Amino acid sequence: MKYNVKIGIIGGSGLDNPDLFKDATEQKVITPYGEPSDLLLSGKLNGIDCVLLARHGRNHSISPTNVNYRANIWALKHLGCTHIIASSATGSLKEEIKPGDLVILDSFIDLTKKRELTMFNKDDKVIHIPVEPAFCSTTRNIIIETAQSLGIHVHQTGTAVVIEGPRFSTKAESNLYRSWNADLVNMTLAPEVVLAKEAGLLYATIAMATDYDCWREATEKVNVANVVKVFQENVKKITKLFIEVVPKIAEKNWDVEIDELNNLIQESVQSK
Ligand SMILES: CSC[C@H]1O[C@H](OP(=O)(O)O)[C@H](O)[C@@H]1O
Ligand SMILES: Nc1ncnc2[nH]cnc12
Repeated sequence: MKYNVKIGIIGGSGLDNPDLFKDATEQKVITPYGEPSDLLLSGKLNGIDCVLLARHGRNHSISPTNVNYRANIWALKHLGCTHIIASSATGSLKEEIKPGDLVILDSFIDLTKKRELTMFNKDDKVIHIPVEPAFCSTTRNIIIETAQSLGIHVHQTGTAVVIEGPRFSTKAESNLYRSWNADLVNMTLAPEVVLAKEAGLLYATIAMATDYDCWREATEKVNVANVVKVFQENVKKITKLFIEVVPKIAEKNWDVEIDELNNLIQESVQSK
């Protein structure tokens, strides 16, 4: 049985312009926060309504700091999305998370410095949203089960440190994140995951480790070329996972999860 879901797909580095839909329609969406990163592409993926948005624009012209995360999330909500599944290229902070591996993130540490952190500072509402669990556990479980059924190895949990960028980290920084027992480092997860929650969207990220950042002596240090190369070598795997996860999500009735999220948002508003 198919329920009324629409899935927003935010394509990160390496998945900026994937040819996922057969008959796609492009739409420009203007939001109260300005313009999203690009036109939004609506179409069916494996029979399910989806909307695709390139996080950095389809030509990868927007830096992590300048991504209009609020406009992106607002636009996906406006087009009727119930879920977002995002991709992210990330640096591995652990030996056992190898370049090319996929990680279904379950937490993050936000070290960003220059970003709009809430959807709610446009009017007179103040909202303090509890973010834990940061990602939708049910969506994450479906992604994990789907990966297992396809024989795709995924790490079932992972904490990502989110840095401001656009520069990569120093060895001292990388080792500091390792000492925190973090698994991955990227530049875009925050505030995207939090804004999705504020917008009432069920959000999960499939992260791909593309490099060992710069802490591992025996390995080439991270640079754009090796990130792109490793992502392209593994792009079929992550694309396959997206294609197969989408109908699995549509098999479930999400009324309970959506109601819970909407209640959480209502309860989190301080000023009325
Ligand atoms: C191209 S290397 C750095 C860049 O890659 C990741 O992007 P995304 O999360 O959108 O896949 C990382 O966060 C940086 O923005
Ligand atoms: N090492 C790294 N640091 C930050 N963002 C990344 N994206 C891919 N690899 C990364």
